[in-house]
Amino acid sequence: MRASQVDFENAKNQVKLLKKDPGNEVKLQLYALYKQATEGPCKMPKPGVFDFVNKAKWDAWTGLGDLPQETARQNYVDLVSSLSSPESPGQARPGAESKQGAYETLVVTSEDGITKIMLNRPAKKNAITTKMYQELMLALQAAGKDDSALTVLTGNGDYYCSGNDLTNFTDIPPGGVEQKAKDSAVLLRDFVSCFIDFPKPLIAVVNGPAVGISVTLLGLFDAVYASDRATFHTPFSHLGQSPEGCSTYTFPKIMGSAKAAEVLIFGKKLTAGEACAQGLVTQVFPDSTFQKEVWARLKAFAKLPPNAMRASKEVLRRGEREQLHAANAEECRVLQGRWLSDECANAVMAFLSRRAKL
Ligand SMILES: CCCCCCCCCCC/C=C/C(=O)SCCNC(=O)CCNC(=O)[C@H](O)C(C)(C)COP(=O)(O)OP(=O)(O)OC[C@H]1O[C@@H](n2cnc3c(N)ncnc32)[C@H](O)[C@@H]1OP(=O)(O)O
Repeated sequence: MRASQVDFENAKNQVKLLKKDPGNEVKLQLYALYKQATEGPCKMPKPGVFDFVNKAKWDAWTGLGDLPQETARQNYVDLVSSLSSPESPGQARPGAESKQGAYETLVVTSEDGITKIMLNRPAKKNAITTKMYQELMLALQAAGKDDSALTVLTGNGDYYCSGNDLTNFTDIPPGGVEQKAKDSAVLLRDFVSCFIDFPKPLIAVVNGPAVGISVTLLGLFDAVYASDRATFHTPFSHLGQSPEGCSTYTFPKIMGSAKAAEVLIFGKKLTAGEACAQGLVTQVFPDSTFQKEVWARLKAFAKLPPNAMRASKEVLRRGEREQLHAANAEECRVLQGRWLSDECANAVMAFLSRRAKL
């Protein structure tokens, strides 16, 4: 999964040959990844507010933060590969199969027996929109059935994921906020169920900070590899909300009830080292060698007999699946009420009006 300079040059040429215009958002991501790969983090002065085009480019590039140049090069190659249409198979990087170029919020690629699902809203720290929840469910369903031995979830840019996109709260349907809360609880329950029922080894490659639901879900993964730049933050009480992702079941089991309470009730942010010591993370790697070391390891895992790995996962998880579904249902029921509370409305408004951050 490591792109060479040749892959990068090929991808650069492929972009010029794309038959379909990928749209402005994708073009900005291509621009940002290209600049990051070739020049490193953005050091340009911020353009003026009326310089719309350069401001959009600057936002996209700075949104990648300190993403290592090698990772930016890989993400650029993956993104171009995902854009290559089936009518032009010659454009795809040899060996890398783009599963679904149609995703708006994800880049999904399969190579070396590994399907990689990459959250792809780096300028928004990979916050999960309603569209992204839906696309993730589709991508997981497809990955569960494809030929790959392993499935990996990771993030593009300097964040793994900043959790639920808080603008999800602003899109209120004609049925009002109660209807929105009800629909969101159904969406969330279905979303988390995809992780509970995922049939093959699922690995999180946590490339940077993780917030909210992207942290709680980690208890449902089979391995969690983290950069030493990653942090793990679940500020549910700060947001007037309550935990999800089956964390009310998995976290006490993983780290004990006292540590789980500190994280899930009081929102204690864990460093990668602390998360590893508490059992939420499998292993931490220095950021400078993170991608290289993790992908080498995953490639080796992917050569193991896939049916044996699936069978082992099934035996490990079968006994608790019922409890996990029950925890998921109860968490969604409680959250539905929380979303209608003043505490939640005030916290979301404070973020959206730029008065508060975590
Ligand atoms: C009525 C019911 C509706 C319910 C719908 C819910 C559906 C399912 C819910 C599932 C439950 C999940 C819960 C959670 O995940 S809780 C955690 C939510 N996440 C947060 O609270 C994080 C908020 N973000 C931040 O605090 C900061 O952005 C952060 C610390 C992550 C990064 O700070 P930094 O200074 O480095 O970067 P910026 O803030 O400038 O971020 C860059 C741009 O990205 C936007 N952004 C980042 N995170 C989010 C987010 N979670 N939601 C929306 N937007 C986000 C940020 O606003 C910047 O955008 P602009 O460049 O446009 O300003």
